[in-house]
Amino acid sequence: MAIRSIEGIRRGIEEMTLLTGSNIGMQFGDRWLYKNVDFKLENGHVLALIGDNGVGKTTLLRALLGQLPLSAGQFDWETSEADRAISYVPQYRPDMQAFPLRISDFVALSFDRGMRPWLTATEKEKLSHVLADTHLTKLAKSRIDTASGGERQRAYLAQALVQNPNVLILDEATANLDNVAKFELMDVIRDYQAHHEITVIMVSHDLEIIQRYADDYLLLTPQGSEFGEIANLDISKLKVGNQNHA
Ligand SMILES: Nc1ncnc2c1ncn2[C@@H]1O[C@H](COP(=O)(O)OP(=O)(O)OP(=O)(O)O)[C@@H](O)[C@H]1O
Repeated sequence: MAIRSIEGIRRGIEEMTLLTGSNIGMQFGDRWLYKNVDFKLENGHVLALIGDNGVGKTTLLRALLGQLPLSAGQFDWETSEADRAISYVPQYRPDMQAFPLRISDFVALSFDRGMRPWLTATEKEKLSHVLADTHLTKLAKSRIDTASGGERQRAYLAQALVQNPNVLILDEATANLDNVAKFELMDVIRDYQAHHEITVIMVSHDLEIIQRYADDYLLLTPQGSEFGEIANLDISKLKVGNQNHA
């Protein structure tokens, strides 16, 4: 069991290690991306997954989501698969295809509605809360394809949040955003965490974002991995910087 953090006490979040990764290794052909990776994902924390381009961060996320088998080691979740809800926020790309949809309709796409075209009362209430949480209420009727990068990225975040996740994965979610937009996105997530029991895994190359928002880090390198509290991160080991995208 982890020591409950000050933040955790303040939020009243249950002290628990949600996921333990032990001796994780990933190999393609005879090339090992990494070996002997050990880490813990603490409930309610933000874990920064860091390392140089191509070291295997996305691959580790894919393994964690069950999309790729591990070559070595194992993941042990504290919760059963049925109790686990993982949502994903992709990287914003200026050239990303945007649909001619209102922001509220875009966010509502992520409800599991099957063929039902309308929203239930519960879904409408959830949508309204999440639009407020992501600062999109006033923009709800405007079109996503005319939204700014920051607004669009908050709409992707809103799509993830309406699914009531207990784990949120941010895959370079602040890359390509300007400073105002990237801090607004991260502040929205931090504020959301203050009221919801949600754990975050964040892949980022942005040192300022990592140091400001993460509790723990997992640094991947081909020579080995390092896991610890963010306060103990030796930034001289990183090639990351305060850039929007590496
Ligand atoms: N299915 C696969 N078969 C073979 N090689 C793969 C496969 N999937 C990923 N790789 C290789 O694994 C390496 C790590 O890729 P990955 O996308 O995980 O890196 P990353 O750390 O997320 O990089 P970036 O920071 O640039 O996004 C790359 O060299 C990639 O080509």
